[in-house]
Amino acid sequence: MRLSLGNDHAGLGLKPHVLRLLEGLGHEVVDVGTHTEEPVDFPDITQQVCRPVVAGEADRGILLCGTGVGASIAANKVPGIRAALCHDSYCAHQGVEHDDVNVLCLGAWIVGPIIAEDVIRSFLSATFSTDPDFRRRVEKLHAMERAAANGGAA
Ligand SMILES: O=C(CO)[C@H](O)[C@H](O)[C@H](O)COP(=O)(O)O
Repeated sequence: MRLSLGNDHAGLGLKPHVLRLLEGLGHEVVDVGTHTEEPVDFPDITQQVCRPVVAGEADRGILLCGTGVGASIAANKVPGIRAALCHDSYCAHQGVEHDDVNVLCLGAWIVGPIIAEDVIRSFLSATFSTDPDFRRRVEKLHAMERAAANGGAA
């Protein structure tokens, strides 16, 4: 899978573990940074992670910040992104299966490398269900985005 990976300063410590896992699993990873402890704003990193996902240059994205909260808020403002903050493997795979989540957010202050690995493995091994109920609901999310872009409600 082609993956876009990014973190703010608060997520930096978890990244080596995540990178090792992803590369060990054979994924193609583009690490957009940040690469130092110099504070950066999570909305900026989020946009860099999401851009290739929306453009079809990456299949999915992974974002690491302190809690995962800010990154998930920011990512869900990018049209075409369905981001989820998951700190358990059930939500990570169910989010993809039911809701076609394409960006996973993790909080490096909240979970350590072992839980992060478990969550990431679940996220990456899941695929969007063909069940028409789930497809219809995600299509409604797309409709909400289109309506917002046109300045109206869904
Ligand atoms: O957790 C976060 C947002 O939900 C992010 O990691 C923020 O960058 C976090 O707020 C960082 O805080 P800091 O005091 O700038 O390290």
